[in-house]
Amino acid sequence: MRLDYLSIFPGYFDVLGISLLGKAAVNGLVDVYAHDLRDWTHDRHRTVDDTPCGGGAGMVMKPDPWGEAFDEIIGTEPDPSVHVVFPSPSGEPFTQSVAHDLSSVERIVFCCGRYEGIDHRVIDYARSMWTVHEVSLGDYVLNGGEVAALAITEAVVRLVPGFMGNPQSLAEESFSAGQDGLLEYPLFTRPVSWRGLDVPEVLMSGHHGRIAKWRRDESIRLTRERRPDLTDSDVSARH
Ligand SMILES: CN1CCCC[C@@H]1Cn1ccc2ccc(-c3n[nH]c(N)c3C#N)cc21
Repeated sequence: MRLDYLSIFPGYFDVLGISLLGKAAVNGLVDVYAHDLRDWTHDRHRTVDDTPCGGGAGMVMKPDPWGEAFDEIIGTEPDPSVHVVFPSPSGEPFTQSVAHDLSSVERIVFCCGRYEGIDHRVIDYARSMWTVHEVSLGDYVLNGGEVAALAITEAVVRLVPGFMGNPQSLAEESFSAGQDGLLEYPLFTRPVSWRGLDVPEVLMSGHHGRIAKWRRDESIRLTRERRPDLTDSDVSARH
């Protein structure tokens, strides 16, 4: 998998050389390339923004640098196998399902906007050439797309076959398929007693059936308390 990042702050992506992602890069599972959008400007100030047409506050990212960067980094021929991700507060929700879909893609280009956002023609042009995903991390406002691109990267790459040491751990996570859209149950490890707080006895019983039931019940309880939006009528009936 090749990952490209276009940003006026490419240093954000230095972190991708650390921890598991660094290991994936070493193992050849993932190739990471960060690009400074200003490298495709031609004025002394390396300008990437301008005032919004129609007025309004703030500045908008000019289309020209993006187009020239696309030409050099991706190419000038349409190729639907290239997936271009635009993090945006007005994007579709980024979910585990989207992460799963992207984990089987060979090439992803992240376009990280700043200011008020990117001239919309950049997104329209990208849609005419590649497979585009305009996605939002959640209902809060960030200052740009870089942090979202990092979060999306981690969510996607950890699903790439061969990346995680124990793929079984993926199967048991919240939001993964087969968990019925339930939140993960509470986790415990040794010591059994810590500052007057004990591990639930059932988890020390060695009775796998009871442990499985306790965990399911806890997942249902937590999901109903914290994320009623995740429990549809069928799921509630089944629980
Ligand atoms: C603050 N400033 C004026 C208001 C509109 C946003 C803008 C900043 N900004 C520019 C590019 C850009 C991309 C993503 C996001 C973003 N915010 N929240 C999310 N869940 C995001 C995603 N994914 C914010 C961005």
